[in-house]
Amino acid sequence: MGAHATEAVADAGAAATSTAVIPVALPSTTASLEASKVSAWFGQRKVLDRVDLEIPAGKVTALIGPSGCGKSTFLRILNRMHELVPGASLAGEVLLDGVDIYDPERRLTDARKAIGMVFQKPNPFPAMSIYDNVLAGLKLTGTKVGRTEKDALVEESLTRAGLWLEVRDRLKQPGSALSGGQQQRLCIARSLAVRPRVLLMDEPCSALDPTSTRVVEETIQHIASDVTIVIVTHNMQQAHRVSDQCAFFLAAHGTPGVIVEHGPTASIFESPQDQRTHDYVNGRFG
Ligand SMILES: Nc1ncnc2c1ncn2[C@@H]1O[C@H](COP(=O)(O)OP(=O)(O)OP(=O)(O)O)[C@@H](O)[C@H]1O
Repeated sequence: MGAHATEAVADAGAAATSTAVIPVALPSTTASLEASKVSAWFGQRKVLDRVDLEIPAGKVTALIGPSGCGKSTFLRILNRMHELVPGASLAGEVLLDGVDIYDPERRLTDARKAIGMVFQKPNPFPAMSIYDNVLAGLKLTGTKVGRTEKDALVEESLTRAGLWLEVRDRLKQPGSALSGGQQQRLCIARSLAVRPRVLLMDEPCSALDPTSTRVVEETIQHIASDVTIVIVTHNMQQAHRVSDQCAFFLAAHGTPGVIVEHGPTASIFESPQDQRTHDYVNGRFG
């Protein structure tokens, strides 16, 4: 499977205009994640060392820290994408509502369906219609949906992603006809169509302008009650605005990344326990 398709499986798109996000009542499917003693290597090089983190259901957890400390690697381990990288390996456990996603009895696609991913750069299929883009993750994860349910699912997913009102009259237009921010919300809709229990977001706003960023942040806050969110961000204001808890990663002097401190977002920003956390969130390094 090509990289684009792989990302789309893990994905389950924003506009400068908009953007009433209509709340959609869904049965709660949100789940907790628990990483225990997670280590990671690229070849011989260890990049994460025994990371423990509890990610509560229905909350937004932000992973923060300087470049290269292992945040994206940790994120990819949470939905079994790290193992796709040639030469990459890992140790430890990741429990989804108490069940190990790396249990050999469990299928890879089950973890990918339950734990979706949105990437830094919006990656809709450019020639595919907006409608088909929303449904693309279903095909790739082998999920069957009837014709009538498809229309409802497209509307539900685009509504949850805060995009429905902007695109409902042009669903047959290609994904590439949207602005960068709208494309990112289309990717969020594509992830949500698979009804994931957790959504991983790797710097989802770094390619967006400030207005589109705010719209995506609003979307994150609206969907967080029915899908657990883990977001990697370099933007401290964003971490402060959108997250309930933060984990601060650091890889000092070429050593593997560790979590220095984690806790409620207000504590991490206002009363961190570790001087390095204090210095990082106040922009003294990184
Ligand atoms: N495919 C890869 N092959 C080899 N080394 C890699 C690969 N991907 C990442 N690394 C290395 O692993 C370490 C952790 O990288 P990672 O991307 O997880 O950090 P990060 O904290 O997400 O960084 P950034 O904030 O810059 O995205 C870095 O030293 C990086 O160079």
